[in-house]
Amino acid sequence: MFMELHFPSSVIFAFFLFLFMLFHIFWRSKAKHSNPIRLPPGPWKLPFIGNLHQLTGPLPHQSLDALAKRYGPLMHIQLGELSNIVVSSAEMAEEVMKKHDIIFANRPPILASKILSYDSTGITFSPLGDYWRQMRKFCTTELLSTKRVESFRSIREEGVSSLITDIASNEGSSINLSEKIFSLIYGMTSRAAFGGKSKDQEEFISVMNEVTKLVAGFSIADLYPSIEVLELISGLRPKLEKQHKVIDRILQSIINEHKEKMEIGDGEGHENLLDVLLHLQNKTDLQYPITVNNIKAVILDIFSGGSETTSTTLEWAMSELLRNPRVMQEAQAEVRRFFEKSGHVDETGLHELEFLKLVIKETMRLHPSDPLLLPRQCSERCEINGYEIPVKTKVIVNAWAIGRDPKNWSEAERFIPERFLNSSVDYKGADYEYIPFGAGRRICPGITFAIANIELPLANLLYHFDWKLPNGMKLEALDMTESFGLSVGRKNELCLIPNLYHFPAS
Ligand code: HEM
Repeated sequence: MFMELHFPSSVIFAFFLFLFMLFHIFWRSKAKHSNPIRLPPGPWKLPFIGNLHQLTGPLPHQSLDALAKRYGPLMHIQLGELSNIVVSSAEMAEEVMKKHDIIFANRPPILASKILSYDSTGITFSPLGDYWRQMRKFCTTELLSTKRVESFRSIREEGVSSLITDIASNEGSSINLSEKIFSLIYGMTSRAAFGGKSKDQEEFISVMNEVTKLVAGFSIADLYPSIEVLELISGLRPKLEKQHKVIDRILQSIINEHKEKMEIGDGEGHENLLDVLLHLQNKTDLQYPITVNNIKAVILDIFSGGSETTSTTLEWAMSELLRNPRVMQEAQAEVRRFFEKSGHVDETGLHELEFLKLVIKETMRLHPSDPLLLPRQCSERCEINGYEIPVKTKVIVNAWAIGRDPKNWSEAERFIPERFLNSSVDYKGADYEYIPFGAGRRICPGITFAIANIELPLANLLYHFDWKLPNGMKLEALDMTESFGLSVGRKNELCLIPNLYHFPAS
């Protein structure tokens, strides 16, 4: 989770920075002489800001990759007050996420998660410890298990079917596919989380959209945690608090409604995630009792962790297919053969679509939606490759760079799904050259949920339509520029012309 920097523009702030800079130069030169440690190599650091100036470009994962090519796959950089190591090779990722996993399985504190996630009590940002273990276990066994994901099948089928009807009604004219994909994924996530549709849910989705924009970046306050006043003068704290109030009100209203239904026995059983969580709350043998706020934090994790990541992956898959007509043709041929044989365009037997799976894998190699994974923090001093990693060092794993490393991938920049054919390399955290979902204790618990939400829509988009670029645009002209945010999506939305495919008469 990297960031655009939100700098306040006031004169007071500039003055304040200057004073702090002087203090910092003095403090660092003292610290340097009194305690020399062998940090991994890295670029030269400026006083006060460290290497921030080297990351001000729009795509930090690419800037970090360029630096790592000069300084190596284990690199030290200073961002404001924070000492960071940047991991840019499969070998170093294995050191951090396997050999020393327990030491690096913490998350650094972040203002946004503290305020929005009820003092970081969701799963994503809660510190490594028994509370996180308990909540993570519920997440993997109750909320996001294969069985639970299967139970959401009708939600996916209904969502996809109305998407297809909607697109078909615009046949022949240019549609904003990005927008449609985002609303499909948000809609399906919302129904899985809360059950049927409601006004509250619509409001919740629109606020979550706002929040995503607000937290898409590092805040200056997180980079200088010792200067607490930055939270206020940067404006971030007040903005987050305002959003938090809105989210809390909506979630409370949804929870009240669910509780009322459960009391009168009108619940939908354990069909939606909120009901599952409310039932878990009643368990008597919990090491940590679950509060209503904990439930809200977990629901927020599911939205923030699962929606944009999934929709950007789907959006990139369509973009790459468009640019690679040979691959598009093969994927469409497989999907069409399959659906025509089975006679129904739903999830039955969808796992048999081997080529589609390769397409999704290859998309996530080139476009991991969290290119820098989520930040980790070192919880005790440790040594890697003869270098010392001090306690509290932040760890940035550049999954984007690793997935394009020519040492592991031939023709690394090209979209070639067949590279995964007859290969055991998978995204489940055992192959460190391919880690779009992370690895180790903190690996994404939502893999099954995500893949289900990608496969069915993608298969349907390929089955029902042939796609063209608008205004006679050539395929090579399709802009693939990335935009850094909570997830790395397309800078420009994907607009395409759908043409309905008709079943050949038998
Ligand atoms: C294509 C879709 C997705 C991608 C690429 C993705 C990627 C990731 C990554 C890279 C991490 C950090 C792993 C690490 O630190 O090693 C993560 C964590 C997480 N993801 Fe996902 N994710 C996706 C979908 C989902 C979905 C659908 C959900 C839930 C419905 C979800 C929930 C979470 C949670 C709760 C965590 C935090 C785990 C922890 O800290 O213990 N993700 N995800």
